[in-house]
Amino acid sequence: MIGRLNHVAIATSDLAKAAAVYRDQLGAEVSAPVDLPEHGVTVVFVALPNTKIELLQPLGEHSPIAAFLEKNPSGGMHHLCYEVEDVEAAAAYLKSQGARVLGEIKIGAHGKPVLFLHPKDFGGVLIELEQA
Ligand SMILES: CC[C@@H](C(=O)O)C(=O)SCCNC(=O)CCNC(=O)[C@H](O)C(C)(C)COP(=O)(O)OP(=O)(O)OC[C@H]1O[C@@H](n2cnc3c(N)ncnc32)[C@H](O)[C@@H]1OP(=O)(O)O
Ligand SMILES: [Co+2]
Repeated sequence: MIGRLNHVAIATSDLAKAAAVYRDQLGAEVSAPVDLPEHGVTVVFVALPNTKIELLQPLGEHSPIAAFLEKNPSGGMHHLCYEVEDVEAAAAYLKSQGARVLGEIKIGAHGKPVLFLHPKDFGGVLIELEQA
């Protein structure tokens, strides 16, 4: 069901510093920050030849990454995003298999439907599925 690795997301409490590391030390192409209030994050994209890195900083009082950063104050890898042909069909199938789909399907950072799967059902890794 899953296809390409769309992005690897890294949570940070200092987005400017994380973006500078990727731009100035690692020599990557780094976007300007974008606020996504419906996701509770501000995001910077790092373009790599074969995938993207998504740098995430909490936005607002109820950010879904706030608790993660409390437990990991230095930041760290937050989720992997795989592409699927049909997010709704993927959600229905995974629910039928007993996996926990978190919340509702939303429009993600790339303007396409996304959903999240509970890390405890996937080897301790939070998974995002994005419609290809
Ligand atoms: C930029 C837009 C969009 C895109 O298009 O790319 C995004 O990527 S938005 C990214 C942010 N949005 C989300 O993460 C939405 C889905 N996430 C959630 O619903 C929650 O973060 C969560 C996964 C349910 C975790 O909730 P939280 O409040 O942090 O903690 P819990 O206590 O409920 O956690 C339970 C359990 O899971 C462990 N955990 C939490 N986050 C992660 C993680 N990222 N990776 C691995 N494990 C994680 C947490 O430590 C708890 O474990 P125990 O301590 O063992 O109980
Ligand atoms: Co993401």
